[in-house]
Amino acid sequence: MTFHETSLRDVLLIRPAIFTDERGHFFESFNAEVWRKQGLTNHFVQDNQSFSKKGVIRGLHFQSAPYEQGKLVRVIKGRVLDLALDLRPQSPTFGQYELFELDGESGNMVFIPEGFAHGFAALEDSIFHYKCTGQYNKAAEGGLRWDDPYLAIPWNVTNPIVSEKDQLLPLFQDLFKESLHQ
Ligand SMILES: Cc1cn([C@H]2C[C@H](O)[C@@H](COP(=O)(O)OP(=O)(O)O[C@H]3O[C@H](C)C(=O)[C@H](O)[C@H]3O)O2)c(=O)[nH]c1=O
Repeated sequence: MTFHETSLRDVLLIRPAIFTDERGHFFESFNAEVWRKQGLTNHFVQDNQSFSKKGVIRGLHFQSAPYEQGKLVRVIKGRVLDLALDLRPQSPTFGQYELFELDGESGNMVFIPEGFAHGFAALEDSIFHYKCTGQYNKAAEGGLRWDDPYLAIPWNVTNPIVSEKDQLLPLFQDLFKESLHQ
């Protein structure tokens, strides 16, 4: 697997080495020794999996300190538009996001460290899997609106299916007004 920097500080695009033969294909989706050799010391403590029908948008979610979660995200089957948004006021890419098209065929993954909001849109019916560096903590859950006009995220989804909970999330400028006016 190879690790690639992105437009966001500390967010990595990871491309697995895929071994294909007459039966199909195989790839390692995570290897602690490979990560250690890359200088990455993240420790994953929880794996999550969700299925989303085409048109579903989940997010933008994060857990507040001290329960932040880094996430190693990938698509097992299907295709999604995945988003990482930098919420670290001291980061040079604070307030910036990047979109990654992830699919089951390429096995491409994105590592999103603690301090980011995460969300995705299912471009097809999709099974989504992610490893987390922190445990789920409902009381620490936070989020931002998927359709925030300030962010103007080009989700490329008509008639999105969004949970009631996500429809009620705050806007970026309401949550980070102090950091934006520094
Ligand atoms: C996240 C989570 C949820 N749950 C329970 C709580 C609810 O009863 C049910 C569905 O939860 P929710 O609607 O928050 O699921 P998503 O909308 O997919 O949330 C996730 O979506 C975005 C894309 C993320 O990056 C986060 O990891 C996570 O917030 O699963 C658990 O039991 N453990 C968990 O770790």
